[in-house]
Amino acid sequence: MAISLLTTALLGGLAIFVLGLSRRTRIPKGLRLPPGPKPKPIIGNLLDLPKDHEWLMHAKWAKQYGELVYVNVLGTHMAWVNSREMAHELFERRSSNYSDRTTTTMLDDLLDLTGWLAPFQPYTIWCRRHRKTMHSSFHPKATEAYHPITYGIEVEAENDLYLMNAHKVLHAVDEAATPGNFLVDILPWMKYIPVWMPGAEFQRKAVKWRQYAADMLELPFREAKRRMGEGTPEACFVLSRLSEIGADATSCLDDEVIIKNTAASLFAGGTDTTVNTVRAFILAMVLYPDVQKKAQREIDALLGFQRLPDVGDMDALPYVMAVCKETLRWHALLPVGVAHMASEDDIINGYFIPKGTIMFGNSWTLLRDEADFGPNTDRFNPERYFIPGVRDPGNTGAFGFGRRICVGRYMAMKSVFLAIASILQVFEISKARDASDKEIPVEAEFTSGFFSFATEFKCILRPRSATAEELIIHGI
Ligand code: HEM
Repeated sequence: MAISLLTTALLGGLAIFVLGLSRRTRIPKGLRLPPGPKPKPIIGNLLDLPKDHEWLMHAKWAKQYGELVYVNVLGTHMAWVNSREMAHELFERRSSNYSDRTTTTMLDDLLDLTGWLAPFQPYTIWCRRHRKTMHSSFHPKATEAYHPITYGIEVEAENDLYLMNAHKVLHAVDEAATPGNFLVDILPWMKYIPVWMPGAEFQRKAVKWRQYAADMLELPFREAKRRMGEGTPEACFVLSRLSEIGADATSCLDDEVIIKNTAASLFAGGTDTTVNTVRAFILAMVLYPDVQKKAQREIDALLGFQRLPDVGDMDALPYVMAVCKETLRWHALLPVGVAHMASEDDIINGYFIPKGTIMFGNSWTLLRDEADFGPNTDRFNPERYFIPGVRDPGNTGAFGFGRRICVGRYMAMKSVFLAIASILQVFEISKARDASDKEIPVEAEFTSGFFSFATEFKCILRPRSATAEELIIHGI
């Protein structure tokens, strides 16, 4: 009975939805939509969307159709921006029109994330106030003076409650933000289906995930404030921002809410991104042992095993910096970034971009462009950064684009450098061996979805010497 109710509801909704689709987008005379795979009636390009390894299909489309590719999925306009020049034109020069975000029923109505989680906020004054607050602690000068930490709470070596919870939220976001994962995003009325209804698994997931998100937003902030109240806070983002509004007679009531939201956004934005960048680096070192040796020679010459590297060593370790850049470039952690959205109709090179088009900056493809990064961009090759004119991946899509570019990028580069340089200094990374002492082969494989990180692989991290071992024990 209950299932048939759900089925009837689904079919009814689908019929209304299909009727809605039959209203076609009005394209102004003399213009056309950008090129792309041929759509089918009603469903459009639904079946053309890749199910996995999306970046390969997006790169193929870029080759076939050019710098702007358009698809229509069940009435939703989507476009992929495939060249640096086009990305600059749309996301930078026309940023007033391309800084908004699209949302899904899952992210917005069911998980309640888009009001506070910065990467998903629509581009309103509320969002700009959040970006301003984050920028004040994460711009290059601020990260020079101190290394901003969010809550000033020491992370537990194992099973850290806050980190584990943030990880769960990011996992939920990964699933919820991947287009096509939930039918409720296509048929929004399904959000009214009750949680207990058989078949309403998405509702049960949403209840669980909303709780994780609420815990991530509230718990560490409450703890940081408690420490402030007790007079034992560590210098951190929350402390400095709260002290600032405390001393400012013109501060508004919702300033504290913005600090809470931005702290959680920074925490969410900074955890899995940095960890998975380091994971890709370890994979690269297993596959490219010569790069590892060369980087270690550079660190040995500067530091030996005297002390662990710090950010002051970045300029003196150009090859290690090149390894960091190459890690960002080799496989973009967010292959099409976080989608932007066109706020109004627009025209570019005779193509019509309808209001509401979801705009993907195709970072993965941009970061493989041989015109910008030299030959053999499939290879992990830090030497390319010593060729004059080769670009910095950080300014070419690895951290996104325009007014929504990653707020934590300067801090991220420092954290990635510290992790990579320290690991290289003290560990030898190599392939693992099986019972008969044969090397276990490793492939460069990456997960599909919103975040794309190295899939599980086996390797060995061995201290490079007894002194290295000492440094590891006393360095952490
Ligand atoms: C290697 C590590 C990182 C990578 C690859 C990365 C990448 C990105 C990308 C691609 C975006 C979307 C930009 C766009 O919409 O065009 C983004 C947004 C964002 N990142 Fe990062 N990120 C990293 C580290 C961090 C860190 C360490 C923080 C915080 C300390 C952070 C905080 C944020 C925030 C708050 C946003 C949302 C900005 C907005 O929507 O206005 N990220 N990041």
